[in-house]
Amino acid sequence: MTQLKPILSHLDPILSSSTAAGKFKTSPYNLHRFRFHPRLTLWSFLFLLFIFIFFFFSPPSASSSGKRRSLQTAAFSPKARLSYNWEIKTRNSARTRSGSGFRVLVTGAAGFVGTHVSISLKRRGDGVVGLDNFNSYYETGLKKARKLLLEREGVYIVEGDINDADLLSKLFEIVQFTHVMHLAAQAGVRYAMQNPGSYVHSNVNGFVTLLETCKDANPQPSIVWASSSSVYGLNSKVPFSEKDRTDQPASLYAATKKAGEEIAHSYNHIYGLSITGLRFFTVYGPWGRPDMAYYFFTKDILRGKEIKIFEGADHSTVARDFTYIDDVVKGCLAALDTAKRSTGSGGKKRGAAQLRIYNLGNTSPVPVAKLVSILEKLLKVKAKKRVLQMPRNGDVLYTHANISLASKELGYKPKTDLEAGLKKFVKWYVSYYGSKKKSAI
Ligand SMILES: O=C(O)[C@H]1O[C@H](OP(=O)(O)OP(=O)(O)OC[C@H]2O[C@@H](n3ccc(=O)[nH]c3=O)[C@H](O)[C@@H]2O)[C@H](O)[C@@H](O)[C@H]1O
Repeated sequence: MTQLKPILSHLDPILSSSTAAGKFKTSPYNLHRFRFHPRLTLWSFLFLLFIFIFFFFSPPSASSSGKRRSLQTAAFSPKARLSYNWEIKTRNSARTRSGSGFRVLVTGAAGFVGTHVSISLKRRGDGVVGLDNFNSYYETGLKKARKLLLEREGVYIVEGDINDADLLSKLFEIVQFTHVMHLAAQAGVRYAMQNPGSYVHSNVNGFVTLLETCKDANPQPSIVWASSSSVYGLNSKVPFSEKDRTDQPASLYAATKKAGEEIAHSYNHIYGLSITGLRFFTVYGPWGRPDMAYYFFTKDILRGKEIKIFEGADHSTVARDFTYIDDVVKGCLAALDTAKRSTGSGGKKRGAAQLRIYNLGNTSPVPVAKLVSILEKLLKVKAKKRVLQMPRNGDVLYTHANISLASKELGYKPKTDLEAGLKKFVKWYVSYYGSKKKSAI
């Protein structure tokens, strides 16, 4: 239905003129005039026929090509909700401030990390085009609010899915992207038990569809994408190093991210795509994800609702290497800046290409119980806590990043401790929900 919007808006003047014609016909005065002027009726008919033939059979002129192509793309891209002049907006959004700037396609741009990365890229002068399907995994209102934020910064988001191969190739036709920052994914560890198909759809199928487009592009872009700390799974050697084993995923989410890393390897090997995977460690901060513990704990503490705090066997601590969004964004930009060019073009490899993986963590794990006590202090509300043994839901007990590789090669240096980061989050949360009386999730 929504894809018809551009078509209907295109036809609006015609629809309104036919309404006028309707009025004209029903007027006794005009009926009278028609009856007594058959030649006028004939000429009117021929005139309308001429207009019809002119519009439907003439080649697109320079000024109308944007509109005509929009109609075509709307037809070949049934999953995309494309606005009337989306191609023009896409082109403008991809414009760089200087000749040396990147043109970056950010998938998942209305997501948490996607929003922050897009804004940072745009502010430093790069061209940024967002792509997001605005799915309802969590409140779409938050995604729309992020979209507004991005629009104010000059970043346009195309509303479509990474599984839509036609839309992707159309985007590469409109803009010669130098880089792809691939952040669109089905996130969340525990939700994988409820909706396993969505993980395969986005994290495996969607990734392959995107890589297919990238390998066919000429020039091929360099790709940076979001893997996850969850690939370390049941690995018990800490801190987690990129050299450690990642063949024991504890959740389907982790398994699909690990699959992504292997898929990246094969596209790099066969087609010469330059690919960098970033293993994010429990990223948090303003404009974050409502499905994450720090976010819904805040909501529940404020509402006086009980929160569940997981612990391991024999009351062992469950802890995370919580990483603040601004630090992760710096890591993402550094990965883009140091990415070498892909070597292939049009689906053919011309030489070996770069393939990298980095941990982006904070290197200081914090127990979940401590996270809760920080929130209590910041919110000035005592939480209703229930401590229970971690259910078998895909969660792991502990994460801790070794970041020496990222620090050496990307200059990555996280600066924000959990208390400072949560302070910024809580400030944002209260201003976002407090003033607007919205509810999370
Ligand atoms: O680094 C990653 O790769 C992943 O990070 C994030 O996963 P997690 O580290 O599991 O974060 P999150 O759900 O906030 O749970 C935090 C802690 O709270 C505990 N937890 C959770 C829920 C609850 O009710 N009680 C509880 O104690 C829970 O046991 C855990 O110890 C992303 O969601 C994921 O998409 C992925 O990016």
